[in-house]
Amino acid sequence: MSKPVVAIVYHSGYGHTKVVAESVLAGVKEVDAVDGVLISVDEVDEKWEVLDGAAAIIFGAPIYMGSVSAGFWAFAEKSSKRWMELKWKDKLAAGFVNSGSQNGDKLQGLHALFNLSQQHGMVWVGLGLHPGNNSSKASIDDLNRLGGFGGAFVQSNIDQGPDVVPPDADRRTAAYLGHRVAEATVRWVKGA
Ligand SMILES: Cc1cc2nc3c(=O)[nH]c(=O)nc-3n(C[C@H](O)[C@H](O)[C@H](O)COP(=O)(O)O)c2cc1C
Repeated sequence: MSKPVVAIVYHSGYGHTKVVAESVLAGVKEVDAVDGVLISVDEVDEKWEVLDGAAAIIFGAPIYMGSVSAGFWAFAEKSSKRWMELKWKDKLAAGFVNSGSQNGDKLQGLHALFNLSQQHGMVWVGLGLHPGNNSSKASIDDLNRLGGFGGAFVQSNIDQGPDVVPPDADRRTAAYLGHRVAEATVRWVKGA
């Protein structure tokens, strides 16, 4: 029997969010019982069937002008064809966002991803971690250093390329989200 698929669909104008998506995929791949698939919104027209067949979809976007990028939102609007038939109902969903600023209105972007999932009738999986970097003994190298709850928050300095940023702590946080969604998928599919 084929394994349940965890798909990661993302937009990245300049490569930083692509690196994050790859980290999420690495976390998904730590769980043998699922298959992970990475889909850029640029290739989604050839990949709708993969998304329709997936047990979970993780949405990822950079923050442009205070919310998710137009590139990601074009995909969200195209997904309305799926909404017509509630084709994605009861799939698991999760999200990650990446911005230049430490805050960068990431929560605004994550809420957009959450709302998209709820329009589709999906079941949202949060990050499941305490915040890091929030005490005198903590460090910017902590997992979840930006203290997200609903998904993975990532920050990439705007003057550095994706070979350097986002930092390792954020890549590990993204991988944690991928691993968590993969484990949740195994439980979700088994319970069906
Ligand atoms: C058009 C544009 C708008 C942006 N707006 C914001 C913003 O509102 N807040 C923020 O923190 N960063 C903003 N940024 C920075 C990006 O979020 C950051 O550079 C991110 O790493 C880009 O990801 P990407 O390389 O995957 O496109 C903006 C970047 C661009 C290109």
